[in-house]
Amino acid sequence: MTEENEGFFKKFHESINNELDEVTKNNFANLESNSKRVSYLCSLPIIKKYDITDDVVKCKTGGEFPVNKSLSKALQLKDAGNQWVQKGDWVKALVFYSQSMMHMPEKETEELSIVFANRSAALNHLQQYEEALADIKKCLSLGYPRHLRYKVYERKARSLLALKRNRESIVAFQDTISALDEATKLEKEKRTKMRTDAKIMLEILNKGLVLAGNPSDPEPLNKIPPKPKLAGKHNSKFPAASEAITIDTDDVKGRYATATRDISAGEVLLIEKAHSGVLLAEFSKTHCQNCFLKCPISLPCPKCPNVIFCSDKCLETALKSYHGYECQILPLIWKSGCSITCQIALRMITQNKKDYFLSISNDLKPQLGAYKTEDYRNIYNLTTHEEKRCKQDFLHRTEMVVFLIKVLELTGYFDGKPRTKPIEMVELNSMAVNEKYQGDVELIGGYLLRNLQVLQFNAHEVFELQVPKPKVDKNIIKHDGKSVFLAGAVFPTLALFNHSCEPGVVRYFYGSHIVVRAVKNIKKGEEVCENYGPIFTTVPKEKRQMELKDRYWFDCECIPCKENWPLYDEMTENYMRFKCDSDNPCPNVVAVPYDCTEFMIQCGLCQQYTNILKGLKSLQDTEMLYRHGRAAMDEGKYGEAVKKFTEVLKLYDATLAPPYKSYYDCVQDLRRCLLSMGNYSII
Ligand SMILES: C[S@@+](CC[C@H](N)C(=O)[O-])C[C@H]1O[C@@H](n2cnc3c(N)ncnc32)[C@H](O)[C@@H]1O
Repeated sequence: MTEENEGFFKKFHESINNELDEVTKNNFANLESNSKRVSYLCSLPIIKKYDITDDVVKCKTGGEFPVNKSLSKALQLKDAGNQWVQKGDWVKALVFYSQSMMHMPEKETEELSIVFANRSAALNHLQQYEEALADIKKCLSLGYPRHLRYKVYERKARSLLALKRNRESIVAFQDTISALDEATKLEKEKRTKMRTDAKIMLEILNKGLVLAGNPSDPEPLNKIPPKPKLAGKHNSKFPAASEAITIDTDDVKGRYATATRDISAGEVLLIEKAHSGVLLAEFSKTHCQNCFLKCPISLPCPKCPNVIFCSDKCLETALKSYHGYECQILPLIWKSGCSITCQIALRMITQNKKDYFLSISNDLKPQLGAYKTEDYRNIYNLTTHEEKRCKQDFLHRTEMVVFLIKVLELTGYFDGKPRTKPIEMVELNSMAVNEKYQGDVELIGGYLLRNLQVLQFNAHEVFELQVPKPKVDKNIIKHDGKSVFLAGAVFPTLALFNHSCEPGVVRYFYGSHIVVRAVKNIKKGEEVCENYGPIFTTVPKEKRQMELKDRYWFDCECIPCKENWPLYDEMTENYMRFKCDSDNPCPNVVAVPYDCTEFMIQCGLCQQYTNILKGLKSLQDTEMLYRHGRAAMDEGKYGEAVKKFTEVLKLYDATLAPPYKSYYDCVQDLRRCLLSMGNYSII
């Protein structure tokens, strides 16, 4: 993932590096623990007196600091929403009402209730009835004015009717009639008409007459991809993985995943919720802060105007843990330009209470029993390559920690509860942390430094597919858009999978869960590898090896690297690569020219004969199956396409040995279909 971009954080690094003398650098280099490194740097006068107030003010990103909610802005946005209503553009109205909610101060409950009521009208028009009902519930709980309530009760009754929830609709129509008694500002004529209409509806409903209901089945605006399921049982030691996977260890490669049985292409091998994940700032107003799903019908944070949530559940989860602390400091973090890696390192801390870290501090070893995603000790024990790090590397990361520690102090984290008082600029006129938090600086600072090392090798990018709007008259959503980097996260079980330049799996996202599925058939006992970036079909060996060494600090010895497999464009199509299929097969490949007229071919290694007739026959079936798979894929029938491609790969594997073009064409198509099943948004 990317390192720091523009912002004052870079300047902080540069000026500290320039000012540190050699003696101090040597003293630092001799320190042997993460806690001591952080504590030492924090104690230096040049750090303590470092002032970032001017730099913060100069930074443009995120507007002014601190960013507070503003009633005038909220009302302005509400008015804009109302204007779109007048023009009949309910989608635009929805956008503006949602933005208005983000800026509405928490104490303005009545104003907020009005925006919820207005948004429920937009949702009703857009046939998003469940969501309209949710907004009506919110608006009533926030104290919507009594003289206006008849409006929302009537809307509620009609939404329920559209959902064919007639009994509840009867109650809502009755509430409408009662509320009309309080509609003091409504003209008498209109009041009478509404009352009569509601009574007619009640009569019809009480007679049990079935109304036509809503004829169309509207496409939901808040889209949730289908929930994936593991193939078979969970692995009892690694519950996020299927029982088809186990984790083995090797002196050179460390831990890695292996197949405990034959795995078929397409199988779901792992579903894991992020231990900690951070949404990029640029998506904070379009995607849920907690689960990363795009949410046009959003809920605002009650305290800050910077983030949105897709549901009450996500909102509560975030507020009770990390967002309670991060609410005020997000603009500062974004302005700082610190990398997403830094932000995840911080989130790993803010999502748990200080007491939790105190309680595990005496026992950080990997735990016996199930390997739980939420257990910080599993994160702590991921690869850091600490022993290979140079002093400059430690210094650079410790400087990042110094900033994060200062930020944590501002949040109230060290006091055990989020601070309520607004952060003042004057608090940034030095990096010094109050002496009373010395113990916290050592403990939490040590973890932060560890987190940064872990994240260098174990973080994943979370992405969504942005797919083009379907053409008018076509309801096929074709998932052939581009992948967009949304968030960074760490998945502790997936982090145990090693790399291959010919990976066996593909990964996609279901909210903040990662889903890992096989893209080829994998034999029992074979390693199950993911891919860290370079793939052998497109990147030359030297470049792959250089990239992997540089980024992940290992020498790749996967089969394509060891056997120097050709790039896709260089694969020859003059030969078919038959597996040796004699009575006693050897691992050799029997290369057979396409125009060969013989059926019994002698293996160059074991000298036995392979009858290629059976193989050739089954390969004939692959052509038709593959064509059907492509047709299904083109029509957006991804489930069907996956089945066809999986059958093709089975037939290929029974006869031929990769690498050859048609195999990777099929793997690539299967990959595209599987990717289409994850997070997506229509643009
Ligand atoms: C995400 S971790 C994978 C799990 C790791 N092996 C462990 O024990 O925690 C990445 C690190 O694993 C090692 N690794 C990954 N793929 C490898 C490979 N193909 N060969 C050797 N080492 C590999 C490298 O040390 C790399 O920095």
